[in-house]
Formats: sequence, C-alpha cells, structure tokens
Amino acid sequence: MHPCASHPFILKPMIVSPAGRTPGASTGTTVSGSWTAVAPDTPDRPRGAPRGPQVVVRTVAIDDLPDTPTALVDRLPDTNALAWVRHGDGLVGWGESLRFETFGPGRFADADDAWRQVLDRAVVHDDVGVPGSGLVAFGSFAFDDVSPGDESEDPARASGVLIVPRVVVGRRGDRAWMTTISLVGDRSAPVGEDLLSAYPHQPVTEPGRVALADGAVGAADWPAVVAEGIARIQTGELEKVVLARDVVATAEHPVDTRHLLGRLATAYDACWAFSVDGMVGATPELLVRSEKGLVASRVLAGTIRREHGPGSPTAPADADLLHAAQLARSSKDLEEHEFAVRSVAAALEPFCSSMNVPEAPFVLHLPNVMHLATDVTGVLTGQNPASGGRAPSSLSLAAALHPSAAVCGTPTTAARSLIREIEGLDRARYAGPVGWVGAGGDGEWGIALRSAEISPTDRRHVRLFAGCGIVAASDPQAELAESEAKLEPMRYALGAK
Ligand SMILES: C=C(O[C@@H]1C=C(C(=O)O)C=C[C@H]1O)C(=O)O
Repeated sequence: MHPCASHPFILKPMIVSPAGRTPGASTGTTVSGSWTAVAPDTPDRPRGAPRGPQVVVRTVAIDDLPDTPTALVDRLPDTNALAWVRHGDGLVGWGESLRFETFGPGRFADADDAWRQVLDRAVVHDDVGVPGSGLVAFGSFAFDDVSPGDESEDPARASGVLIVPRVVVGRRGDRAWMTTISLVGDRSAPVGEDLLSAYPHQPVTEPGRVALADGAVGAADWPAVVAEGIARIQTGELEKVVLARDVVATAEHPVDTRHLLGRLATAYDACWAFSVDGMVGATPELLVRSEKGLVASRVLAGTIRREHGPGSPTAPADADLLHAAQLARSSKDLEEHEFAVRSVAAALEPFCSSMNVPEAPFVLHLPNVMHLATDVTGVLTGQNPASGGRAPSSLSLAAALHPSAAVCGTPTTAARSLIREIEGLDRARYAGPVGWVGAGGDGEWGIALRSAEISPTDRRHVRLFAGCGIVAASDPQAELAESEAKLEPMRYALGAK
C-alpha cells in the first residue's frame, strides 16, 4: 500500500493547474499532475489567495550525527527512504507531506510550477540557513517523454514525482540539521516529538539469496543491438547513441532500500547515493547543481573497466595508472566525451553570464570503472529565457540539460528516436534526473545511473540498468563488457553474484 493511502488528508486528488496551463495542455493527453495530499481549506485563507497545499516547515540544528559515510542513511526509519548522500553529506527524508505526480513531456515544467506554488505559500522557520535546510522536495523523472507508464496512468509508473517528506535530516560539512514539515489544517497529524515517534526505527533487513536473469534484451542478444547502433552511425544518420540494457534480480526477501544505500554510500563514496520512490543507485554523474547563483555539472563519458570491484583485492597501482593513461589517450573515448561536454555547455549557456568549460577531461577513478570527466561551471544570469525572465530553479535547469549526450546521443532527436526504435527497453526513470530541489530553487540533480528500480508491489523484483555510449569506432563485445562493469555497483549492493 502506498504510504499516503492512509493519510487522513487524502481528499479528492486535486489537479493542480499551474498558472496559464490547463491540465493536459502540456501533454495533449494526460493530466499535468496532481497532489495526492491536499490541505483542507483553512478559515484564515485570505479571499482570492491562491488555493493549494500549505506547509509549515521548521529546521533546527542537531549535534548528534556521527561523522561516518552512512550516518544519514542510518537515520532512515524504514524502507521508504528518500536519500541524496555523498561523502557523508547530503539529505535523507521520510514520510510524505505532499506528493506530486506528473506525466509526459510536461513532467518537468509541471513539477516546477507546482513546487513554486508550494514555496509561495510555505511558512518556514529555518535556524540553519544552508542549501538543503528549510523546505525541500526529492524528485525522480523518467528518461523519455513517452513511456508505457503514461498510458496506464498507474501512479507507480508516473513519469515524474516530487515528494515533500515529513522529516528531513541533512548535513553539510560541520553543520547538521533536522527539518519537519506539516500540512496546514492536518490537525490529526503528529508534530514535534510525536512526529518522530510516528516513524519508529525498524531494523534493516537483508535481501537473502539474489538470482539474476536477463531483462528485456538478453546479454547474448545485446551486442547485435549495439552493432545496429554502430551501423546507423556509419550511415551518417547520427554521431553518437547511448544504448542500455537491464537485468532482473529476484531476491529471497523484500529488498530494504537502506541496506542498498548503506553499501553504496560506503563502497562508492565519490558517487551520489540516491533513493527516490523505488529508484535507487549511486551515480557518479551530476546533471546540475545550482546554489546561490552558481551552477555546476559533472559530465562523464568515455569509460575503461577496472580489474576489480569493491570487496576484491585492490588492483596494483601501476595497472590503474596504465588504464588511466590509456583512457586519457583513447580517441574513441575522447570523441564520445566531447559530444557530452558540448551538449551540456550548449544547454547551460542561455542561463549563464559566464562559464568555465575545461579544455581537457580528467580521469575519475571509481571502484568498478574509470571515466573521462569534465566539471562545467557557470554564473547564472538569474533569468530563465524559457519562463519570462524568472530565475531558473535547479529543476528547470535539469529539464534544460536533459537528456545530455552522455545518456542519449548526438544529435539528441536522432539519438532519442534510434533508442526508441532499437533498444527494446523501457528505461522508465533510469538515466533520468534524480535529486532534490529546495527553497529559492537551489538543488542538486544527478543522472539516475548505476541504478535499479525496485518493484513497488513485492519489493523482491529489482531491475538493474546499464548503458554505453556508442560511436562509429565502438566494438559490441567491448560495450557488453563495459555494461557488465556498470552493473557492478547495484549487483554489489544487492549481494548478487
Ligand atoms: C549510460 C551510462 O553511463 C554513461 C555512459 C558512459 C560511457 O559510455 O562511457 C559513461 C558515463 C555515463 O555518462 C550508465 O552507466 O548506464
């Protein structure tokens, strides 16, 4: 059962019709979104004030968070975990004050409008005042505008979701805090100490034996899909396409998200370990961070496998150096990388007064692979050309950057149609933006890579995803091996062999 299903204030789902937009206008077919928890009208609502949910938010400093990579994850009381954690910093959240679900091509704009409505009416007392304190929402969005989820309109398959938790715990450097969020008018909802005891800490459980099986396209058949991608590139139709595959894991016991997050946050601490609405992973790729007028993006493309994963003996340092040098000189990988950097720089440019795009990538070392990486940074002009000059939120920046050539290809439109035509996979939220948005629109959005989708019905079936950038010089068998290496973080998290 969905955690909201027992919420005392689920009245009729209210269609939020953002200013100037009628429900369905953005997609032509589906509703633009709905809040599933809506505050009843309050007597003190001024006449003519905008209707919509109103939240009261309180952030206080805390000083009892241990200085460990999993301290935040360890606070999560149950498996309905919301998380965005790296090097022990970040945010975790639980409970749902508000949930906004959205479908189709308008999924980002509708969520962004809905978020602004919540921010406009929120009453916030924030004693800490750093990015991530105060009101925040966690979000996860589908890779593609069209997904089988759109047709079913099954909420579990909504193509985008924003969740405002009941409780958030965060850390940034030496500051740590707790935020509680309650819905105005929800008089039966617990507050203060009662709110914390409403979510008793349940022990973390292990998944037991985990069996892996082929997903939509089997490992043996996937190289033919890659070969088709290469052939299409060689006709000159496009320059790069990212093709992905999935593997289905079946666990003996329901999978506890906290078990996965704990292992990911420890073994892949240079990545952002995330969990939003059943989408879990540890991504090394930051689509966008927007903070106090500055914007940053970590672009990855170009990969070489390392001979070992977490838990296995460390590869000799000189083998690693050799691999890193090989990657930094590989013209195939440098070409793939260049496409990805150019697509991010071009998408950010309209929002920035100045930008820094390094000329050469660095090599990012992860336990399973090394990547060519470039950190693109910029100063925001404070105006969003797409929304009448309003300052862009991190969510609208993510929308402008998605899909980058790192997960789609070049040119974007040709790559996206080739993916739809030959990949044979419903990517759902894999390779889509995942992260959080806060007050003032600041926030961080990663690309949901090295990730898996936990079945909301039995929590025992988990789909693991991995994809590879394909250019004219790619080799299908080498790409298959690369996809195996990219599946490693989630296989490791699940304890699957
Ligand atoms: C698509 C994935 O990764 C992307 C593809 C890469 C590549 O092809 O070299 C590298 C990093 C990511 O941008 C994935 O991990 O599933």
